Order: sequence, then structure tokens, then C-alpha cells
Amino acid sequence: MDPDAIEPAPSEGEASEPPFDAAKSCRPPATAFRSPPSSIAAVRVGFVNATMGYGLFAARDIRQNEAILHEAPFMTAHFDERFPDDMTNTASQRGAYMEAFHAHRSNLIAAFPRLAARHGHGPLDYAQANACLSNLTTHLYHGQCDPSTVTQAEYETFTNTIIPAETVVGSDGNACREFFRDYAFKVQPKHSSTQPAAGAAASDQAGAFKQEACVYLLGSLINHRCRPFPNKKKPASIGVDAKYGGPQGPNCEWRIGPSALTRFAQEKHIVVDALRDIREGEELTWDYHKKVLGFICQCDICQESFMRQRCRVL
Ligand SMILES: C[S@@+](CC[C@H](N)C(=O)[O-])C[C@H]1O[C@@H](n2cnc3c(N)ncnc32)[C@H](O)[C@@H]1O
Repeated sequence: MDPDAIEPAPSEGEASEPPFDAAKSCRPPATAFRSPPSSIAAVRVGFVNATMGYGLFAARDIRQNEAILHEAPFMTAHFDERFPDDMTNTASQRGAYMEAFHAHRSNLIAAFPRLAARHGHGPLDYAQANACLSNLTTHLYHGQCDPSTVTQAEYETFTNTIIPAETVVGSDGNACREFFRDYAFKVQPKHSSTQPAAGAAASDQAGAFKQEACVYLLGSLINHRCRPFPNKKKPASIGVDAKYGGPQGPNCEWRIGPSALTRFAQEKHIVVDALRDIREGEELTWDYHKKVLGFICQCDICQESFMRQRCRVL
């Protein structure tokens, strides 16, 4: 899930939208984002459905422009999308997984059971998993996470569908690559050099940049929602604040790097901002801004358009 892999693919017959440009969007400048009351948990992990898996939910009412949470990466690895099959990427991602696994085994299995299954690790028992899901704050710098709302039946249904489908013996490389593709944010650290080191891999030699792929324990659990007006053909009657689509569209946006909370000015940190007021219990969502999502989107907008097409056919 990389922030630079801009916007969803246009549906048939639609003109392609110009790349998303946060600077030109209707969002206020970063300095306008408010810091949350850090003593009150803003989010909790919950279950959306068996296909989507987990999501992040508002644990209390959240105000528009609130910086909901601020998190350091849980795993960081090399990533260069021009050379997705480069063994340097794969080795780095597997190394990051193994390191995270040794340090935070239970958190990793509970938060990312698909990855764990593909490395041959079965699910935790529910009580242990629920405790871990409730406590995914290891790398949280700002904001708190409430107890999880994943029930035993939901957890077991989810993990039971994963285990037979996703356990792949001897395919660590693919497991890591797919995991990073689905969960990582592409980050370009400021210190990255345009000068490849002597003896560097093919991707470095050819290239001007070294990107990193960062996975966040909470941030990476946020699901995608399409924007209702991707081509900016929104009715004039809809105000600027509704640009992302009111209740159907995404209600959050992410920023990577130094934020309005300057004391946490770390370049690989993620900040989750509220695009509008969010009520307690609502799922937090954002637009992945990807050309190709890599999954069949089940958001309300896509479901409605699917149903409209079905009705036309029938
Ligand atoms: C970054 S993860 C989000 C956390 C994920 N739900 C989980 O339980 O691990 C992205 C994955 O969530 C699922 N997902 C996210 N948004 C979705 C959507 N709108 N429709 C269907 N699946 C979605 C897809 O499987 C996707 O690869």
C-alpha cells in the first residue's frame, strides 16, 4: 500500500484522473491538524468481514482535522517498484519479517495472520490474540488503542479461512513480497543518496533513489474506500469538506514524515488525520491512491456500481 502509487484505476469509459496531489487537495496545511487528547484512546481494532479481515474503528468521537495517531514503523525493508523481483528487495523484506517475528512474535501473528500462516505459524488462541490486538501500541508515539472488538467467532472464522488457503511451504519470498505489497507504505527517506554505493545491486546502479517499505501495526490495518468523485465531477452543490464523499468516502488521510506534532519529527513515522468528524464506532478508512488495488473492492460505492451494472444486464 504505497502512497505514491496514486489513485485507483478509472472504470471503463472514464477519463484518467491526474495524480493525487495532497498539496493541492482541500486539506488544511499540516500545522492546522489538532493533537488528540492523548489520555483517551481514539481507535480500536475490529473485524469488518471475512474477506476484508480486520479494520481500525473509532473508539470515541473524533473531530475533523484531528491527528488521530502517530506511529513508528514496525518493519522496514527495501523496496524498489521498478525492480519488484530484485532479490535485494525480497531478502530485505524477509529479514525484516524474521527480525520482527523474533522481537514481537505474538503481535505479528495476531495482527497479520496471513503472513504468519504463509511462514508456517498457526493462529494464536483467541484469548492471546485478543490481548495482542488490544495492545498494538508498541510503536505508537501519540494516541492510544482501546481493547479490540474482535469476537472469538470472528477471529476463528477469519483464521480458519486463512490457514488452509494461505499456508505455502517453501515460498517465503512470495509471502513477504505480497505482504509488503498489501501492507507497506512507500517511504523515501530524506537521507537517501542519489549515488549508488560501489558494488550495489542492479536497482541501485540504475537508479536515483532508494525507497523503503514501512509496515505499521495500526496504520497498516486501515482499509480502503473509494472516493465518490474520483474525476472531480462532483456536483457543485457539494461543499469542499465533502470532497471525499461524506459518509461513503474515506474519512482519514495519512502523512508520512514530520508532522504538525513537531516533537515527533521522524521521517518514517505515519500520522493518521481525520478528514471529517467521525462518530464512535465508525470504521476509519482512507483512499489507497493505487492504480491497481490488487483486490476486489467491497466499498459501498463499488458494491452499488456493481449492483447497477447487474441490474442493467438483467
Ligand atoms: C492494508 S490491509 C488492511 C487490513 C486488512 N483488512 C487485514 O485484516 O489485514 C489491505 C488488505 O485489506 C483488504 N481490503 C482493504 N480494503 C478493502 C476494500 N475496500 N475491499 C476489499 N478488501 C479490502 C484487502 O485484502 C487488502 O489487501
